Amino acid sequence: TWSTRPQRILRAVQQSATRGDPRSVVRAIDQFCRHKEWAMNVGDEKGCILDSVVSELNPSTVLELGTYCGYSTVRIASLLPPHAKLITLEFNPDFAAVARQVIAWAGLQGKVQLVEGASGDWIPKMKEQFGVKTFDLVFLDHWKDRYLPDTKLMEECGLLRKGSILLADNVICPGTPDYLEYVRNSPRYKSQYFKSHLEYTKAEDGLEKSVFLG
Ligand SMILES: O=C(NCCCCc1cc2ccncc2s1)c1cc(-c2ccc(F)cc2)cc(O)c1O
Ligand SMILES: [Mg+2]
Repeated sequence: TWSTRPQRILRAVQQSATRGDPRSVVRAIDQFCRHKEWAMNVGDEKGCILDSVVSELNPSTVLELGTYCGYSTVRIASLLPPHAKLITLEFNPDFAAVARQVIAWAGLQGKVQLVEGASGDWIPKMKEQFGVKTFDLVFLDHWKDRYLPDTKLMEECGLLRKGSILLADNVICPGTPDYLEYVRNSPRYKSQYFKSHLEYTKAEDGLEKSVFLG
């Protein structure tokens, strides 16, 4: 059977990256997606912005919405302090199967809980299922029309605290206009745009960092 793009990404990791070395996993995926096949990882340029937000915040609890092949999962998890936890949600079982193996190749499976399913179903169950009180950081990188409803859902479920950070990918391309309007105009958020480019291209894109004010 023909392989899928996520399976080809996994093969590139297994052939080019060193087991237990997250940076070599990130590099292998970037090389493959820049020179062989484009794929919707956050990429190296926006990835550096993601790294700086994570490093500055030093979060204990992180939620990632949209795992895909685990590229940003590996970037985030490799920067977390020893007892910190990253929960990542993926809707597509084929993506999830590849991501588990990419995360394991990086040696980060102990820090990451990959959950298969839809954000709208899982967000209300976070507290009871995973003993989460609030998230220090949420990385939004899933369906672009779910960013706003899921942010409101996280507010309603009490998953955000004063100082929680939302970091959203793709706010320009493909774009999340309703989400941007909300976090930029709501008195409950302090928002900041980090201009960058769509992964592996010259098209504009960026990350929106929004602090929940409580
Ligand atoms: O769709 C994108 N990403 C979401 C995939 C949807 C996977 C989901 C995960 C999940 C978990 C929980 N509940 C529900 C869901 S749905 C995406 C698309 C582009 C792009 C940009 C220009 C193009 F020409 C073509 C694609 C770039 C990106 O960086 C992306 O992130
Ligand atoms: Mg994205």
